[in-house]
Amino acid sequence: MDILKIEGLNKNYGVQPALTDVDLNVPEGCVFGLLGPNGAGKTSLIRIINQIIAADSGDIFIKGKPLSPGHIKDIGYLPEERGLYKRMKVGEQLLYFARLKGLSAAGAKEKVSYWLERLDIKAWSEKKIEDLSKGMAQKVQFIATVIHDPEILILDEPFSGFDPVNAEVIKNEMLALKDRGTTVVLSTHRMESVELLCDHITMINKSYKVLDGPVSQIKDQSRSNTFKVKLKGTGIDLPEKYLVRAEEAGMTLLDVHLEHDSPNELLGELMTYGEVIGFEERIPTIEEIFIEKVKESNNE
Ligand SMILES: Nc1ncnc2c1ncn2[C@@H]1O[C@H](COP(=O)(O)OP(=O)(O)OP(=O)(O)O)[C@@H](O)[C@H]1O
Repeated sequence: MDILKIEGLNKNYGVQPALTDVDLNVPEGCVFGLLGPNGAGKTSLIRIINQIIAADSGDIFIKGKPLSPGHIKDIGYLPEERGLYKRMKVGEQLLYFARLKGLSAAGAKEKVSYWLERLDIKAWSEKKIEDLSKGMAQKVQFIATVIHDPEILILDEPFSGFDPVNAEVIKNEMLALKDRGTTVVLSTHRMESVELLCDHITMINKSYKVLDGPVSQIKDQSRSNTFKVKLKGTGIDLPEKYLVRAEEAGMTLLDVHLEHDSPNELLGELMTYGEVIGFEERIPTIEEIFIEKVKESNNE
């Protein structure tokens, strides 16, 4: 079932379009990557879902029901521009956010204590936000986002400001929440995290949705049937249809397009030219697919 469904969403700022006829289906329990270059419309979309700004037209449904103020407690939103009260102490602040999201006093206390312990920051509970490093404050903001166990988590560039170790901590927390059934919408420019974390992706460019689907399906559709081959030796007399990319360290590296034959037949053919020490299909990365799609849609 789709936990979030968007139909025909439009948003313009004066004459500047931010979203044009965007449809989106976010399956429950997945990590959903929202990708797009700067100015594509991602933040506008996220703000509309969070009811911070209104769309010009279109419909949004959460579990089949039209989006309403009552849904705010079902969503946890980590904005790119972080917003904590600098003068407030960590513990106090988290209690405040938990209460704001509807937790009882006892429930809030329990959750704050659980998360401070879990992210190993209990010792900072009495510190003011202004005395924390950027990464530490980010951890506090992450807790503020998830403290009420939202069903949908919307994270805008959640790894920015973290060192690699803490980025890994947040990544693992995100996956643990997914395992417990939380749906995660992740907006990021970091393609390597998209590849590793997302089940589904949507790409937006210049307000239009240009690509959408399960990551595995998108990668499969983008296969070019090209193989990266390594042959032992250099100066080998090869047919023109093989594209030699380099000759280095006593090896010839080439790209071979699979035409009518099967990979096994191709391998057999290659073996007649020398010892095959590498044979691997070239599958485009999400980053390559992203760049290609953006170029394509810019030319349309
Ligand atoms: N408050 C605003 N007033 C006028 N134009 C705006 C406003 N907010 C966004 N825009 C414009 O709407 C378009 C979409 O912007 P949006 O911030 O949604 O993109 P984005 O994909 O989040 O970009 P980024 O990755 O840079 O954060 C851009 O052309 C932007 O200049």
